[in-house]
Amino acid sequence: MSAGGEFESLEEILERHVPEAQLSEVKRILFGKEITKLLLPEEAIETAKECNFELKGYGFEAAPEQLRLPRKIRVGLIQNHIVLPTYAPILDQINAIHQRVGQMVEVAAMCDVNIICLQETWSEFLTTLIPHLNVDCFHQLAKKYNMVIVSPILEREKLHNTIWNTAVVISNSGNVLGKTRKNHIPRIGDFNESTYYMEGDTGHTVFQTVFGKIAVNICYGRHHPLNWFMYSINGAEIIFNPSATVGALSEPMWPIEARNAAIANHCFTCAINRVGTETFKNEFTSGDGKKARNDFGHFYGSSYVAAPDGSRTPGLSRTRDGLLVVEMDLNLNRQISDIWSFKMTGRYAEYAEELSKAVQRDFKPNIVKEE
Ligand SMILES: NC(=O)NCCC(=O)O
Repeated sequence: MSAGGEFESLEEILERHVPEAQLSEVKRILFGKEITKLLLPEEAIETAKECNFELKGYGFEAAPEQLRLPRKIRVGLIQNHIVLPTYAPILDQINAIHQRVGQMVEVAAMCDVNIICLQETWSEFLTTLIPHLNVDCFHQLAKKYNMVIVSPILEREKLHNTIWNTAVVISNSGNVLGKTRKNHIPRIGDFNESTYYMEGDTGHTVFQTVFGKIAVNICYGRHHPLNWFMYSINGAEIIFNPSATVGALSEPMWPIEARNAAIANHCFTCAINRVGTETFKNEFTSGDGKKARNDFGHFYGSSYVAAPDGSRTPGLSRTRDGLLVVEMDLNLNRQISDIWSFKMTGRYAEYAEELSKAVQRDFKPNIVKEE
């Protein structure tokens, strides 16, 4: 248990309590085919220890093919606490969080990560105050380390002061490849985001990087299977899901949603969650009948990667900052598609026709009843 009374991870509990003889079968059924541990460089392991964050590495294998070369790449997922309290001066908060996440990106570079994704609005104040600061310092890192950086931020549009929850994709050249805006805005629990973010207008953009085609399905979008599906229809090979969500609300769904999306869409998915319990000076309620409180609940981390064959990595800690490094061969997507053929067998024209009727006001559900 951590000082805050939170336990470390489900996997750790299983490892500790399930008898050795049954553990591998329990893990196979719960987590899918066993995956390999990555040997990470000593320098990275030491630096992570010094900087007090968890560093884990895993690899998904694909079968060798006769007509295609392997397409092995490494992704990095970063989960982190806020560094200073929510009521510290904003510029101090910005500098502190930049320094922290910068350290973690450096370690990712030591581990040869090709594409890294940070958590949802990891740097939420930046563009409000200092336009493009966030992008500017990370584009230098992207270029220096030949790394694509997915950087989810709060974006303020200049003309009308519209605020969006956005992920900027910085190419390995250091240039901004584009951005995607959160397209489903939550109205649940304390996440009253519709009072400050606008629904995104960037559609289901997929970014062609030198390492593969990627998309970003921001947080609450993971509850919508069609959202994942549309990124996949546009060709995404890896879909990142940078999130910020708390235990009481969503933890039982967390291991299922991104993993199911990887299976259903023959792609890799990367679920990243914030970590820590954040407190505010003023008490608040969400009109939910609960007593006014100062904290938002526990952001439970547990970031993980899922593969199209339904296997998944263990999660990062529920309580600690962490970097998850995952090697994957993108050939696995087509290999699994060739076995299960979900894309080929989906009746999309039929769904599209029925759906176009279902969104009409005069829609009558197709139900047969006994007279
Ligand atoms: N950040 C965010 O969209 N949170 C909503 C809650 C959830 O989707 O689990």
